[in-house]
Amino acid sequence: MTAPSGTAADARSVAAIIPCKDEGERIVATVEAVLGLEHVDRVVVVDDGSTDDTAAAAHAAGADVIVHAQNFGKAAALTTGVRHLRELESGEGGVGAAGEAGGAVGAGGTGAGGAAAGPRHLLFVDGDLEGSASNLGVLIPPVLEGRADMTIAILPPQRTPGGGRGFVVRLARDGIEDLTGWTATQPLSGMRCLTAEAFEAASPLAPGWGVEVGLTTDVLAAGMRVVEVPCDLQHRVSGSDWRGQLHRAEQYRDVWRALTWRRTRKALTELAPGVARRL
Ligand SMILES: O=c1ccn([C@@H]2O[C@H](COP(=O)(O)OP(=O)(O)O[C@H]3O[C@H](CO)[C@@H](O)[C@H](O)[C@H]3O)[C@@H](O)[C@H]2O)c(=O)[nH]1
Ligand SMILES: O=C(O)[C@H](O)COP(=O)(O)O
Repeated sequence: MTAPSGTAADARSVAAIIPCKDEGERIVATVEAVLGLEHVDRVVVVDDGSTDDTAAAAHAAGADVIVHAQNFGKAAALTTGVRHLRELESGEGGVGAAGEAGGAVGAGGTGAGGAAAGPRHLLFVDGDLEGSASNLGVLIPPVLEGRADMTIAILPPQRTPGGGRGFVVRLARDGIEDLTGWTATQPLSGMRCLTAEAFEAASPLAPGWGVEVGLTTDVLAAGMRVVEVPCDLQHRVSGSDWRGQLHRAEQYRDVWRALTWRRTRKALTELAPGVARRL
């Protein structure tokens, strides 16, 4: 989608969706930083079955909060967050996900656009960024100005070194390249700004930790533009202990599944387009 300046797309505002599992110690700082971003007029936190006070802390910090009664994984949390956002937008009387016409911006809007101008663009934010989330603003202008359908944050070296050996990152990067011809610098980076249309192109999202690979592949396959943007973010890195390695094994599994499904679908599209369209 290209949106030259002055079109309705420019008038849309942005909603941040923050999936969280046990981020009670970090979520207040993250929400406060995101609420301060220009163009962001809603912040939805999805508590994905936390066992701590994430939901209460996020609510106190000013976010709309929705809770999963049990843990469903990051992709499901993002899906719930976007669905909840669209419900909030339809309550604003503006254009919801279905794209109906007209209506005023409700209490949650800033008047800068919001639902009245169309479904909000989305800013996906991890809950553990804390104050560094205030640097996420650079992801937004390329999408608002129609230069990108999805931007992806490129993080600097982290203050605390992680314990990864690059296996998951390589699997993800090579798989995306194989499927689309595009080389991702940080294929697992979850901080992204995208249009409502780009989100739809990648829905249903690839489950669990496959979500980033699925988003990138599906948005590119739909002929949309993906742009990487350096962004000064710091997050809690996974260590080299057993917990960190288990986490990487789960990431590897989910990324592999997302890629395998997309390879199968692509092959089917080439062989039997009619069948593939129904998948
Ligand atoms: O079941 C879960 C697990 C995590 N999260 C949240 O998802 C976000 C990312 O999780 P995190 O534990 O920080 O993952 P990392 O391995 O550190 O994250 C890297 O790799 C992930 C993909 O594997 C990306 O989603 C992240 O953006 C990227 O920073 C955080 O807000 C979590 O609270 C959930 O919502 N549900
Ligand atoms: O720590 C990381 O960077 C991620 O968990 C990915 O792990 P990897 O370094 O093994 O690809």
